[in-house]
Amino acid sequence: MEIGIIGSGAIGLLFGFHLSENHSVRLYTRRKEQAEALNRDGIVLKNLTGDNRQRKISADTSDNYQEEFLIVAVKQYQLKEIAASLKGCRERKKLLFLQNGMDHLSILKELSQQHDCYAGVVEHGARKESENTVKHTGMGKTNLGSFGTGAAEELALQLDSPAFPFQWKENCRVMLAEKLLINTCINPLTALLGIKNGELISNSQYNLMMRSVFEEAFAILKLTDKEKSWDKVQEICAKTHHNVSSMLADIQSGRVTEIDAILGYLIKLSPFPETNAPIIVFLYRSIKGKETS
Ligand SMILES: NC(=O)C1=CN([C@@H]2O[C@H](COP(=O)(O)OP(=O)(O)OC[C@H]3O[C@@H](n4cnc5c(N)ncnc54)[C@H](OP(=O)(O)O)[C@@H]3O)[C@@H](O)[C@H]2O)C=CC1
Ligand SMILES: CC(C)(CO)C(=O)C(=O)O
Repeated sequence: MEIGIIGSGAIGLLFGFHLSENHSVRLYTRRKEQAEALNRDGIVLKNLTGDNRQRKISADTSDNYQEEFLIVAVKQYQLKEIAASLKGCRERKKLLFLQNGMDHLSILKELSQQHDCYAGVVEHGARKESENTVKHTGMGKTNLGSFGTGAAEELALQLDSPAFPFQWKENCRVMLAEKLLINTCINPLTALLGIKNGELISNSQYNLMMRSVFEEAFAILKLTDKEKSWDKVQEICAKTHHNVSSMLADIQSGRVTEIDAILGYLIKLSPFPETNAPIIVFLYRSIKGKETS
């Protein structure tokens, strides 16, 4: 399959490396220097065992996306510009969006009138180390569902490989909401307290704080099986106990966070956030404040 990947950060490079094993992949970058580095040196993938692998790739700064299948791997707050270019495409495309959070669903809704839209939940961990180097910090799979009528099961099968698994999920909204619940519980608290994910379970006071956030978010998202969801949140904290969450990493590096995609979405969804979700509102303001201080 011919695949275009828009955005060559941690996730774009990780997907580019693995998918180019069985498919023809082009990376679309924002900056010319990055496209030049990728065309010259290929993608370097570092894995947890310390191995480095390099693969040739072609990269381009154009927004005239040629491929029928495009993976969108930019941050949620960078989507607007890309959505405008995608609206300008005359041919029908298959678009897979990999953003955390759920605030991008309004963009998917608009684009799905013109294209087949899919959403993915990435369980891998990845960190960009240079223009063409990515470190695979956590092995997982990518869950994929259709936002509309696209054939997600078929797409997941085409992309799936033993080294880089994809799994079809029938209910795209539930898939996204379950990941949103995890990011809601872990990311803002770790960023505010300056702690690694594991401390949210090893420190009993922080664990009680996380449970309070969980209660509010669970009620807003209207998910089923509360205790199973709580166990899942705790399991992710344990599995990623050494991780600096993406939100803490963003705050430490002075970058904008994805707080709007995560808590901002829940606040919009809640009819009376100040009274129904006061802790979520408090956390939202804390992270917004940290972003600007
Ligand atoms: N990293 C991870 O482990 C995980 C990430 N995710 C999700 O995946 C998404 C991407 O994350 P991640 O890869 O870490 O983010 P990065 O910030 O590393 O990458 C985003 C990339 O998009 C590029 N970009 C921005 N605007 C454009 C544009 N108009 N055209 C082309 N490229 C553009 C940026 O370019 P430039 O460098 O020039 O700014 C940057 O390289 C996020 O929503 C995140 O929540 C989900 C699970 C795990
Ligand atoms: C699951 C978790 C919390 C792992 O760190 C994550 O997705 C993130 O940091 O954004």
